[in-house]
Amino acid sequence: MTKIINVQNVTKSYNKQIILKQINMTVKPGEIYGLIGLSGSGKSTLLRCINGIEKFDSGEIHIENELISYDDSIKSRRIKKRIGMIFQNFALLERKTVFENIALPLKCWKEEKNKTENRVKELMEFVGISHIAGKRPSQISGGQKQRVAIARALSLSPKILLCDEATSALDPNTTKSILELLKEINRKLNITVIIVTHEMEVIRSVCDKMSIIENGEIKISGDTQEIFLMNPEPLQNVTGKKRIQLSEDKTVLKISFTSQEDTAVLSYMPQDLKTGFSILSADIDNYNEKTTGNVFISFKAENKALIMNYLLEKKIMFSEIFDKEGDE
Ligand SMILES: Nc1ncnc2c1ncn2[C@@H]1O[C@H](COP(=O)(O)OP(=O)(O)OP(=O)(O)O)[C@@H](O)[C@H]1O
Repeated sequence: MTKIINVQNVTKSYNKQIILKQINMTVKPGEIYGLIGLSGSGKSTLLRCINGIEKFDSGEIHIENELISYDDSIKSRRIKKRIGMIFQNFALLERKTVFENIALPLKCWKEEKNKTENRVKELMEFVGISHIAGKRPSQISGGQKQRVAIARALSLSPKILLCDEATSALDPNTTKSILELLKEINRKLNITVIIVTHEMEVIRSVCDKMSIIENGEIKISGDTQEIFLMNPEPLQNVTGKKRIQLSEDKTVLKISFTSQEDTAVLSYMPQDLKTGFSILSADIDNYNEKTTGNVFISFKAENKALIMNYLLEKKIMFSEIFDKEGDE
């Protein structure tokens, strides 16, 4: 199976307003896939369509090669069972304990009491919340609440986990720990993860592939690292980083690094060439544990050949640009 989720030409409107326009999106098994877009762009609506809880006007969605539908037939429930979902507001029941919240889906599916108990214990241990089994949601932290929600979403052993702004209500450190947990779920349990967010760093740090959605349309899809390196217009629209003009007697290069060693070349260059340059902006990051990023440098146009030859010789990726990406 090459696609675990296959969204084909999905269009959806609310009250005659088109919310999703001809959406095409495919996710391979085992991927962590990011869907990013500004508020109101249609991310949550698309997730709900994939989850089978929202009807759409036209198009098709296949989960593991099976067409999803909205009836309550056994087949449709079976497909939906393969998908777990977590939300920004955790959606836990206050009158139930942590243990009972996690057990809910198993109860709905009429799982035996013994099996339910074992499964809940196993999940609580996996997500690190065994010590709060008897507490109610109001007695635990935001990060712990999301762990409860994750355990509940995993209770029926889904193949796919949909995360709708799952870290948006959390502080940066808690966000990091929840993202680590999602990675672990992906690797250890072989669950395909879709992350919907408006937070760039979430996508950059964990997603292999991504799509950018703008006003209900997918503007670009592909490898996360490549998209961030290219910084295409749809990404600029989300990040707010726009292009600005530069003076004509200067040459500007966008130097793309794909390893830590690459970055050292820039520091030796002025000494080796006996010529200087200015750094206009630098954006070095750890994408999925790899050091990558772009540095924009500017120098006198007369040194162009010298500097370009040097970078070629050192096998550093670069491109000449005529306007620069930066904060407006
Ligand atoms: N039940 C509904 N009835 C009418 N309009 C809706 C409904 N749900 C969503 N919309 C509209 O659809 C558009 C897309 O909403 P959606 O929640 O999918 O966007 P989003 O990208 O997830 O935004 P956010 O990040 O703010 O949650 C918005 O204009 C929203 O007002």
